[in-house]
Amino acid sequence: MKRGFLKKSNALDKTSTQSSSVVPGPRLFIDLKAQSKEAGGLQRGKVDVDGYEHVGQEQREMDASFVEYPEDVWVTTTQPAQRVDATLADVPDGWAECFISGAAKRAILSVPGFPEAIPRPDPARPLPYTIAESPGKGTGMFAARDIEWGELILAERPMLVIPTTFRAVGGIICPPDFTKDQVQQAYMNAIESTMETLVNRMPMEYQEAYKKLWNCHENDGSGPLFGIARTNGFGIGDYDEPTDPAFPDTKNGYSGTFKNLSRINHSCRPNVDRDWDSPTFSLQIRASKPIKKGEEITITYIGNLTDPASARQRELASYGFTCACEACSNPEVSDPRSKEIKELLKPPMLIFNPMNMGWTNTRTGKVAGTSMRGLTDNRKDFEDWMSSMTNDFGRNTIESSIKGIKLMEEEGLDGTSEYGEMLGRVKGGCNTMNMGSKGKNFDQEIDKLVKKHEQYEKYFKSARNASSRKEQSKDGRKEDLVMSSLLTQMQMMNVRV
Ligand SMILES: C[S@@+](CC[C@H](N)C(=O)[O-])C[C@H]1O[C@@H](n2cnc3c(N)ncnc32)[C@H](O)[C@@H]1O
Repeated sequence: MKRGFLKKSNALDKTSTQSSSVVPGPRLFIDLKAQSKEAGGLQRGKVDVDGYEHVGQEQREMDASFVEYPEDVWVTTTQPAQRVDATLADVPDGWAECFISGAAKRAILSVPGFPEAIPRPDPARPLPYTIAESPGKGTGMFAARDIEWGELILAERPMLVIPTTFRAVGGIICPPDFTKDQVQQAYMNAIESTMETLVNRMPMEYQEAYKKLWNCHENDGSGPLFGIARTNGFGIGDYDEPTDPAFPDTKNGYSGTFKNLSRINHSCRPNVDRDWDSPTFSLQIRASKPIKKGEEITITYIGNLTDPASARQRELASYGFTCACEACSNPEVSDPRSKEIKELLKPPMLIFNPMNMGWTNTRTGKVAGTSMRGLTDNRKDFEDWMSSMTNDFGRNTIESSIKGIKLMEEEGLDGTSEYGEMLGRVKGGCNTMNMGSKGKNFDQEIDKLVKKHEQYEKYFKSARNASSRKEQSKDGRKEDLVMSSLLTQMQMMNVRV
């Protein structure tokens, strides 16, 4: 298979430079979420844009290993880099055509071990998933056999990686009388031309698979290739760009489109969780609930699953379907329970309250332990007081987390990362109580949850990306942090310790 611009043993990258300072015209930025909603959602249709010019595009070919790019350079690159004659038969892990900043390419290539081989499900067992028709939803992914909690179902490299806030290459010069819709449409056309470059670089098998993916953006001005990326992209970690000061609320990350993973349909009560693994350059999904053979494998497309059904439906509108999951079908039962879970998910914190000289638990509003009023300078007095306070706070954290865990299980939210967080709080509560008086024995129910949390961490926090690295280093210091924050608060209050 020919991949035009490649030479020697390494791929050459096609580098596109753009600079808004030399290219006049509006900013190369389009807020896609707003575009879907503002311009009449998915039904806007294509807008006539006769008379705009797409200028300032300058392309250079670079070596695949080159990373010393100046700022403002966008790179069209194959990652991991492949030989000119590579085929998917030779490289079954596959590769991605990426449109990324020079900084993101540097970040990808600087990951230790990159590119590692992607992990595969246990070869001794049948493949855990199959792709088949899902009534009313198009195609979907299904369990081909029973799948255990935590089991790796699939790790897959994307076929395509593009920025979530897409920039067109070069500048767009629009006639002064262009409406906002026309300016947006001109951007969309320029983006589609970048998409064509990317898709044409893919091996034929990927090109065909890509073009067969679902497109729910056929009528909002997106070109066909960009519409597919908008429908099927999953956020991938580690390579986020700095926030543009002009758009402080917009996260500039990257999104990947996948041959198989992009077939997974949404549920507000999902049974898989996903994580990006940087050394293998793959997205991994694991069963976050036990899944029975034949059951549909579902993932969440949105963030706040404890929001009311109506809010979730609004978030999902840009995907062009109405969710009919159990929670969306029974909002009268699900919404109040979700609201209670949302409250319980707020992190418990102790804040000093000078009115009663006590530490107030921010979530319960209760004073934790006895108040400091009447404490003498006696060290023993202080230690007793400290022990009673940490015990109370720890116990309260454990009790409210167990309540949250039970509610999440009843509500079907036990397949989410928030469930893992709640399990972690039980462990955190035990640690806090142990700070008060060492070597406490906890009852079996608590021990079981602490063990479940350990399993959870092993299954769902094993991916190696920036956020899990941050979590891991934070975890080791969690106890110290609670203690030092208490001590700092006390010192600030002039308490002698
Ligand atoms: C990423 S694709 C998922 C795979 C897709 N069903 C297919 O046929 O390739 C997203 C699209 O799938 C459909 N979809 C996903 N979840 C759905 C659900 N819960 N109910 C109905 N349609 C759904 C919508 O059309 C959505 O735009």
